[in-house]
Amino acid sequence: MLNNTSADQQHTHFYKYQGAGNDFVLIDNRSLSFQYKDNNIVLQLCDRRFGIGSDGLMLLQGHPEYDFEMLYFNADGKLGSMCGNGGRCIVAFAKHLGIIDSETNFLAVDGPHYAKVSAEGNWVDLQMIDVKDIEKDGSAYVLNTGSPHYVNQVADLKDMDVFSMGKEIRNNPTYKAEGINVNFVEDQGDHLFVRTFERGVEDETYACGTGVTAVALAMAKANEQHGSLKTDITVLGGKLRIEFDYDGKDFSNIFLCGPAELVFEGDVKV
Ligand SMILES: N[C@@H](CCC[C@H](N)C(=O)O)C(=O)O
Repeated sequence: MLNNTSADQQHTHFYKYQGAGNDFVLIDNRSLSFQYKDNNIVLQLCDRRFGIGSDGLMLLQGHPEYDFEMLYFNADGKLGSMCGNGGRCIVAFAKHLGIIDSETNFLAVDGPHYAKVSAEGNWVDLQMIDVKDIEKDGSAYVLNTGSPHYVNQVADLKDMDVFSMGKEIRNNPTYKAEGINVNFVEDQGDHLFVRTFERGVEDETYACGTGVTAVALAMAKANEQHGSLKTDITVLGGKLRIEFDYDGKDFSNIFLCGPAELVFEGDVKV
């Protein structure tokens, strides 16, 4: 039972998913029985010591024109912008619930998304929004892939203090009010190694889907690679792949591909 003294507490069934170590609590809310009153309940459910523990929480809601709607909350309990790994996990969840089979069109905060899911249900290719604008902040790239990202190329990433450096950039006067996700990338030849400090979690996470997408696009621009591109990315929690088209100006047909696994399920009184 969570620390909630209200008399109308009820059992809520939840599912815990992870995508390359970016982990989420998911609730099938087609019945609208989970009422979001304030950020406190989500904050408690995501708490790693006093709750289930996760980087975020998603509600799968019904929608008249799409297979379902994704409502995403960061671990701080606030409604978030797009979450790429969350998007992949909710697609696996929709297949688990029998709402979809091998393909889907669903609605998220940044608009409609198409996705393909493997027959086993544990690998999802999620189409992300097209990206036009990439700005520079000093040597870093700044872009929005559904969520805002700062991309910084570094050396010796394995030994970097990502928490302290990410926190400092996220809270500098340029970004403090809106916040930003801070990605550090090291080119390893045949793949990129990426670590991310996430806004809304206010900590380093094991993976960030919109983050690795931003990194792949920024590196293509930096290295002037054009055409149909594929970028393999290693993160702390596993491997992801970004596929996209780049004509030297705009990025389109962007897919975030990777694992999405059910870890456990249970009931919680909220
Ligand atoms: N983990 C995410 C990003 C979630 C949103 C982010 N924390 C923000 O507030 O911008 C992903 O996989 O994309």
